[in-house]
Amino acid sequence: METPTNPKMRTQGVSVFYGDKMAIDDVSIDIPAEFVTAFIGPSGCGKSTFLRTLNRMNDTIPTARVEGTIELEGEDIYSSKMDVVQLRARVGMVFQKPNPFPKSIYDNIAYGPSIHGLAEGKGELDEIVERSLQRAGLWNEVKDRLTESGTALSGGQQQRLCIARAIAVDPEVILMDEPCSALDPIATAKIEELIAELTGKYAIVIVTHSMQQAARVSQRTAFFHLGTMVEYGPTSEIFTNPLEERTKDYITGRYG
Ligand SMILES: Nc1ncnc2c1ncn2[C@@H]1O[C@H](COP(=O)(O)OP(=O)(O)OP(=O)(O)O)[C@@H](O)[C@H]1O
Repeated sequence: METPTNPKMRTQGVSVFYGDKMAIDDVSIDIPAEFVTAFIGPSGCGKSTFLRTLNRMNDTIPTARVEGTIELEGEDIYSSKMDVVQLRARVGMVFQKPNPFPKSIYDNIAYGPSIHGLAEGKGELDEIVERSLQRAGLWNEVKDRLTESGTALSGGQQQRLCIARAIAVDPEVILMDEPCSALDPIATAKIEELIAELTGKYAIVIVTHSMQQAARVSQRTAFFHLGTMVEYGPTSEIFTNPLEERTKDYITGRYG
């Protein structure tokens, strides 16, 4: 397997437990800066659990415990010196169900840059809001209704708003946990186009149930099964020429 030219994140020997139950067993992976990495595998194999370790979202689950090391640009993200609020700005997250704040479209985007002190004044904040919405492919649809509630948008628009919100704080990595699972095919296609446009600008990691989606949007794929990462490599190779029998069985639809 070709090694990534520029690993943005690196995990070594990562295991995750919920109480006594092991959900992820000894996963080591380099997340390249320049690509989209897809995590695939049958339901319950631990994809979301592992994704959440990458910005310490598991910290919010009282029974969850993470072992091993996870680095962002060489910095240990589980170190006591790491500011978790900063970390989650650097490693943003988009969830399965769009979750805009019950605030205006403008405020949904402006909130993060404001609390992180990224804008000097209203003018600069306006620019960040416009740029983020442009990047998320939503500006033309919302530019005349920025004061309306984010929750009044369609599901697909809400999800693009959530992506714009992540972009607004200038992240290095964007984690997406099944971002299209609540969307219809047209909204899904728009999100996939957006992921293609964002490729290379941010390291993107996407958990998806859809192998077609993984094949369409990613350049690297990791296949998970029963808490282990069975295989990781260029997406084209995982789908056409997997090394492991278990990967072959999954991609040919024998289980999952
Ligand atoms: N908050 C939690 N508390 C206890 N166990 C959990 C918790 N979240 C997940 N698990 C367990 O950890 C294992 C992995 O779950 P996880 O949701 O990470 O898998 P997944 O591959 O993302 O599944 P799916 O594709 O169905 O979302 C499962 O056995 C699940 O029941």
